[in-house]
Amino acid sequence: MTGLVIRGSRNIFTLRDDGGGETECRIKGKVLKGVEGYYNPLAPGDRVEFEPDPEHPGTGLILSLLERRNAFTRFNQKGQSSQLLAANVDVVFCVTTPASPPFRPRFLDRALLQGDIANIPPVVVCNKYDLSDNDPDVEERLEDFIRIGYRVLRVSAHTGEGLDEFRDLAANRFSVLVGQSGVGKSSIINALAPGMGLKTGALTEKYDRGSHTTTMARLVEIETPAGPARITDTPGVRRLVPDGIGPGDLVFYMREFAPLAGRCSYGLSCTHVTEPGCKIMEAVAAGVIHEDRYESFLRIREELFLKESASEYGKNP
Ligand SMILES: Nc1nc2c(ncn2[C@@H]2O[C@H](COP(=O)(O)OP(=O)(O)OP(=O)(O)O)[C@@H](O)[C@H]2O)c(=O)[nH]1
Ligand SMILES: [Zn+2]
Repeated sequence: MTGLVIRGSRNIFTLRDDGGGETECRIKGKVLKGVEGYYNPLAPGDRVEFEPDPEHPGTGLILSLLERRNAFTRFNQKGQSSQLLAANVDVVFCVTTPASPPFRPRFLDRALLQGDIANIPPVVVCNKYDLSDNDPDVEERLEDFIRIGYRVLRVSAHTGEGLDEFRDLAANRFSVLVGQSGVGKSSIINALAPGMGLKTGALTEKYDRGSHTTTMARLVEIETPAGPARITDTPGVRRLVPDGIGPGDLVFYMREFAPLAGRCSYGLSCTHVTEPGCKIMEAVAAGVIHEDRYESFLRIREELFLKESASEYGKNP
């Protein structure tokens, strides 16, 4: 039998089969081939093969992972490994707010980057837009995200503004919502669901903040006029440490930086901080790269350097 992972911790997963039934499963033999090294072996969106567990009637055993097209991950610092948030994703909704909690463009920089690293189109969702008051600082950054090639949705789970556009993007796709705690990820799903024959009860029960909360993403299916939207809601993350690239790769994954990579006088060895003839610094001065994005770039690169040296230290203690 095959099933779709709709939620899971590090070792117990809920699968939905083609008939719509749900089965709680463990991994047969404890280790799943092909996913070694991840903090958690499976995430919502994964498809697996499973069989009934003869020892625990009503539950199942996962035998293998069907090919995973892509994965939205983050670097789990505690586990020093890649943590899967969702698999087989078509679009990443990077959720932020103009206020309450405060606008966090640096979080967006990181979430957008991770989408681009995983080759999953990321979209900015500015929720609670009813609270925006056309804040010029927020508008300036939202417009800059548009300028460098991202789609930006201004929505409100409370007033319904922008939700049609969101629904259209989510229909017939697998998507994932990422954002800091309290930006309204669950509220967006709840706002889309009423009257559509959807179970949303599970969404109002808040995630357990205890031990395994970080892996408790869950996939919900919402009927829309255009077709079903399969959306994975993830628990709020405080920080996103980019996963899957080293410090030297960063310049290739930030959209407006990438065309300048290698074009500085010092080529790829340029640190873009002090060197004459640095195309990145010239672009910042010319307003082609926003100062805040440059600041994000420097911080993320520093973090990636630290991560790299930590992992080298780990290999040769
Ligand atoms: N004014 C306003 N408040 C909103 C909106 N969307 C959500 N909220 C409120 O923001 C608070 C947090 O919303 P949640 O949906 O729980 O946020 P979340 O991102 O799922 O939070 P975590 O589950 O902790 O990651 C709730 O009190 C919501 O009522 C909105 O569009 N406008
Ligand atoms: Zn440079």
